[in-house]
Amino acid sequence: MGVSTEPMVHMTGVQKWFGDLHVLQDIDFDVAPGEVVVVIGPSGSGKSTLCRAINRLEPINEGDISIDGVPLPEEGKALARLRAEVGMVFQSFNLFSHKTVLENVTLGPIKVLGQRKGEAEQRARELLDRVGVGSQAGKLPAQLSGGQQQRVAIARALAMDPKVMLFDEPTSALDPEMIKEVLDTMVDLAKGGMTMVVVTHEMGFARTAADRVVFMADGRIVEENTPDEFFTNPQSDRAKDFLGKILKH
Ligand SMILES: Nc1ncnc2c1ncn2[C@@H]1O[C@H](COP(=O)(O)OP(=O)(O)OP(=O)(O)O)[C@@H](O)[C@H]1O
Repeated sequence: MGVSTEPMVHMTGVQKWFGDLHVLQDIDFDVAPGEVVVVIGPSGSGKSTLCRAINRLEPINEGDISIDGVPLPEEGKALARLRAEVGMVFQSFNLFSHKTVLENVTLGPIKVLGQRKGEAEQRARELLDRVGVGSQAGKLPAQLSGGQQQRVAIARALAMDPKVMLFDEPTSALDPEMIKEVLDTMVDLAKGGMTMVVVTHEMGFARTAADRVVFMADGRIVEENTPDEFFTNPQSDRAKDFLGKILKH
């Protein structure tokens, strides 16, 4: 973890309703530079909504959000600019199906960051190599396995030089044999010092790669702790109940 006192992600007093459903309740959530936070909890507890709210992909009703000390405006060009500093990886890859792997990775740097094509392609090839799919650069996404597509999605996010990476259930759509290759890529990123917020059901990743586990239930952060403490000594009944259920499987 870095020594800077300024959090990379700072959320305070965040409230979010879907109709009558209070999905984010009084959320105060900070992530330090270089910190890896894994968000876990029962289905419907608000984990994805929290993750998506960090860059206002999910609008919130109340509260403030800053990235690296800069408040995120609610809309407009300034929001788009700050949002580009937050990489996002989704369950469903979201690659452009008619573009090659290389084009998927260079598109943002060329269009948003104004990089020259040659420069963007060189960087994209480095990133694709880094996540282990360098040989797939000329293919279309559909020609790749799910695990490879997700690693392309990670390379695409990294190409924007993000300050923080958000992962919303990045392995949930993958066949079991492909989960490990994506998690290994994420572990490498974590070891490289990337600031990460990861919503996942992969408890092995939470135990081994997280600096902190945040447990949510009913739209609230119920408790948070180091993985060692959380998994061996959960404090709340909700967390005990949750761990009892998932660790049985
Ligand atoms: N667009 C939406 N409109 C209405 N309700 C929604 C919407 N998106 C999510 N919800 C509801 O908000 C609550 C929180 O959803 P969220 O997806 O954040 O939960 P989660 O903890 O990520 O669940 P899971 O582990 O099943 O993905 C759930 O009750 C869900 O049904």
